[in-house]
Amino acid sequence: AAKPKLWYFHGRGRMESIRWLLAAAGVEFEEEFLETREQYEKLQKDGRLLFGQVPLVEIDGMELTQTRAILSYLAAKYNLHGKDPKETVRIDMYADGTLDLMLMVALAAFKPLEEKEESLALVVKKAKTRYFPVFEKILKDHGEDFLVGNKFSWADIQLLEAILMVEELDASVLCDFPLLKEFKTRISNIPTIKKFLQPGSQRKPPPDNHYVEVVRNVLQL
Ligand SMILES: CCCCC[C@H]1O[C@@H](O)C[C@@H]1SC[C@H](NC(=O)CC[C@H](N)C(=O)O)C(=O)NCC(=O)O
Repeated sequence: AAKPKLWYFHGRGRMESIRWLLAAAGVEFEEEFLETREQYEKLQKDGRLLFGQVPLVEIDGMELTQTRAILSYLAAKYNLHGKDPKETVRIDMYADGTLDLMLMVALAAFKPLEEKEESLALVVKKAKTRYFPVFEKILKDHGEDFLVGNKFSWADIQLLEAILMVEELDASVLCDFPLLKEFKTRISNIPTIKKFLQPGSQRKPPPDNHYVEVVRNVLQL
């Protein structure tokens, strides 16, 4: 079967969680990087962007947009969603929480410098006071290796991605969360994830000024 093809900028943004899920599932994928306004306008003209937006993922003969919809489809397809609706809704809740946190980081890149620093400090504060305490408690109460049903799921992948992203902002952020520290080590050592964390993988670096300029230019923000 043809490999999934991802259409997005050469950066994290909203596509990074999709890259993580595919990589964790051991699925090879291709990428088309948007560098020019013309590329974006062609995708629009060709009717490939449902609401005129990227991420776009070509998979199974479909052209998928809307990040959450794509992630849900991939989680179900690669057996990384729950075994029943009650497990699936927990996975969705946990994943949505990490997506909210990570989107704050993605959007901060587009703010003026002083606002950006303030936004990123708020991300660390929210991680420490709102998000990480919740996941620490889940791991404590659940008493298992994974967040849901003691089976590796999409929620575990999202949480690891979010932990690493916040640690890039504050390396000591897990100092009060011993179970999250163990979780990070455990999930990082899953072979497919371990490979994705090695240099040379399709994992993207934190947003830099070049990325922001390209996105602004392509989207005419
Ligand atoms: C000021 C913030 C700019 C953010 C720009 C992009 O970088 C990412 O971090 C977020 C976005 S991604 C690019 C943006 N896509 C979305 O907003 C998708 C939203 C959708 N709900 C999803 O989840 O996929 C885009 O195509 N916009 C064109 C435009 O709506 O006309």
